[in-house]
Amino acid sequence: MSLIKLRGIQKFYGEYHALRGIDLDIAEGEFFSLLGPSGCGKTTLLRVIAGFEDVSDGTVVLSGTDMTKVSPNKRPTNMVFQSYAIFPHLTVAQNVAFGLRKRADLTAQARATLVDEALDMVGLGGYGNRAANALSGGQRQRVALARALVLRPKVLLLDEPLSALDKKMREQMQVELIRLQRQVGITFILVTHDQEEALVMSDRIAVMFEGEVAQIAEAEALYRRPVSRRVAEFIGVMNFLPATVTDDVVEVQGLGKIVLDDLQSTASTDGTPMAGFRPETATLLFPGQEAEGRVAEGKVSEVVYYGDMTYYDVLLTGCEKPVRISMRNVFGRPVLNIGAPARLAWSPGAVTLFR
Ligand SMILES: Nc1ncnc2c1ncn2[C@@H]1O[C@H](COP(=O)(O)OP(=O)(O)OP(=O)(O)O)[C@@H](O)[C@H]1O
Repeated sequence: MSLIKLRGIQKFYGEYHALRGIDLDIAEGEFFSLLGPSGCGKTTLLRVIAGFEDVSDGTVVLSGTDMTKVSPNKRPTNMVFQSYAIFPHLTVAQNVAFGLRKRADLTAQARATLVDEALDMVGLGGYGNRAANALSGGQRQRVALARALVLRPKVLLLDEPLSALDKKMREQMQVELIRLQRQVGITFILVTHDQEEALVMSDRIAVMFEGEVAQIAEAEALYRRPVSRRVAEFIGVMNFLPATVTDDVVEVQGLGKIVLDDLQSTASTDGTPMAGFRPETATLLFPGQEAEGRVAEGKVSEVVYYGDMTYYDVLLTGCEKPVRISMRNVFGRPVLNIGAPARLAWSPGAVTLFR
């Protein structure tokens, strides 16, 4: 049984149609992400699940009970916000205990135990007596998490919880959040506009555009088999080359003819047919290197060095726009420079036809 079942969710803000018929099932214990560009309705959908936002139409079923009209504090959900709204004048423990304010039934001892347990969960055991304003950004975010977890909600709703942290700290917290989620077994729903964050953390991801869900899939399926050009472009990098389909043959600009059946998959998009491939599915051949399979020729037009890997933009013969190839950097291997002739080894199986 789904823990969360959304059916036909519509949300209007006046004339503005923010959510346009969302159906979603989220299982117990799942780490689920809502991913999409700014303004696509992710936060609105999260607030609908939490009950902070009324729906214009549709139903919200939590644990088998229709909760569409139930107020937030009577739902089995708890929310962690983007701005980690902790109280700077209170201690860490007092901040976490704030999450228990509605539990008048608890003794002081029980309260203290729950707070300690929540702090242990987020790696802040022993920090209870510290002043909240003496913490780093990452530590504050953990306090906010502990405060949400102390009530042991069935569902934890996270609205861009890591967006205020620097890159290193964000990556560290991502790993910690995954571990924490596995440990406590609570269903997590994460809102993010960061595709890498969604890929790293989630069991499943819903990609949203303009109030609609475009695709729901596990990270790898989303990356390998995007249902549309828009999803493909939003998740990582994909090269697109104009294509012409005649019977069972596809003529791809720069790559040549491919038998339709050899393409990895086909996916829908509006407008003209395009062949797409990811930067890591093709290999730039170094001078003298033999290739297995098919080779396309062109010229290096840009080189972007990232330490462990390099992006090469290659203008294939007969093309107007370059394609991007990523190469893992191996110590001692020469680097191709801008303007150098380029040979590209590629495989039809890695090409997706969008039409
Ligand atoms: N209270 C409101 N009144 C009117 N319009 C709103 C309200 N809340 C949100 N919207 C509009 O609904 C759309 C979706 O907003 P929402 O916050 O859900 O987007 P989002 O995908 O979470 O974006 P972001 O990543 O920027 O937070 C936006 O165009 C926003 O301007």
